[in-house]
Amino acid sequence: MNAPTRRAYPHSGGMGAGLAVSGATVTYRNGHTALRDVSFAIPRGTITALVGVNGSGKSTLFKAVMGFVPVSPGSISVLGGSVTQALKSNVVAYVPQSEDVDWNFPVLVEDVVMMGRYGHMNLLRLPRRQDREAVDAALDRVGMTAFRKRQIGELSGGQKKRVFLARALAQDARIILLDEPFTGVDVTTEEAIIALLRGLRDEGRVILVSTHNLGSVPEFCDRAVLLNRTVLAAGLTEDVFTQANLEKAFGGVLRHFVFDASRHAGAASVDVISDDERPLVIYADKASGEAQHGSAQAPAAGSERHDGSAS
Ligand SMILES: Nc1ncnc2c1ncn2[C@@H]1O[C@H](COP(=O)(O)OP(=O)(O)OP(=O)(O)O)[C@@H](O)[C@H]1O
Repeated sequence: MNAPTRRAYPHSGGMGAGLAVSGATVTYRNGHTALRDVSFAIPRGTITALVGVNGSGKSTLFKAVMGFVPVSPGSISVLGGSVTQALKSNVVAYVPQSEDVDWNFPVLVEDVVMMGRYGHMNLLRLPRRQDREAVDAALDRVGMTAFRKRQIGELSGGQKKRVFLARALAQDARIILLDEPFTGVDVTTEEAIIALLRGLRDEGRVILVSTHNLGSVPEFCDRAVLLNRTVLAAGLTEDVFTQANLEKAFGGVLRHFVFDASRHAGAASVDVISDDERPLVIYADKASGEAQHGSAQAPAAGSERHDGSAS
């Protein structure tokens, strides 16, 4: 695959400088403060989950990172530089929620992906050879080459997500924000997207994913940020994804079941915590007593006797 050429980002900071949000407050024009005093930092080469109830401010945070809404007071640093510099250098890409896209808009798959190149083109937006190569490479990487001449609205939900991911790849973004990438996609597509994200992470990019699929988070996210207008917890997934933190983030919305796993080799008890269709499973290791995370595919879920305790 030919890597697309890009301008060097002038404010690359140290190797670890990814995304740093410091005391960020966002107030909309109608006076509603959607985020207050939000602080967290994520290094390059990581996948981070952004988790919180509906209305907790996840999309607002994405908008702030993209420079679409102002932060005041507080600041956001992207690869060691400002949001404005990041905007100019095209280093941030956004993969939208499906509901936010007008699928009736008549545009071909390859045109959507070419939009990722706009920031690299001059005002006339005439694609050059490197732009076409970047689009080809991006479509190839997400396995959508065969669909390039299709109208975007004709694709399945999972295919549409892959096209928008290809747009981010064509842009060669260093920071990729994904809004609910797994909603309405089947498990096979979800796994394909996760494999792709892992590859992008290993290239040193910063991946920030908002998701309600709690069970998937420990599977593929190195870090997590729990949000409810402000940061409730942030850090390594295993430190953040504790029952206490998740209950703080979701309150009564979260369904929590405790299974008696005494017949399950190696596990002392199994907690299933669910916000969505893909529950999080926490099972304690019998020998060490340490909590282990898994998804709904973990062996214990559903196969053990439910002791009836739910919180
Ligand atoms: N343009 C806007 N003007 C005023 N308030 C807004 C605007 N956009 C969002 N809000 C409000 O800000 C809060 C946070 O919304 P946001 O969309 O960031 O939440 P979210 O966590 O992404 O939610 P969801 O999980 O439902 O996508 C909500 O109370 C919402 O009503």
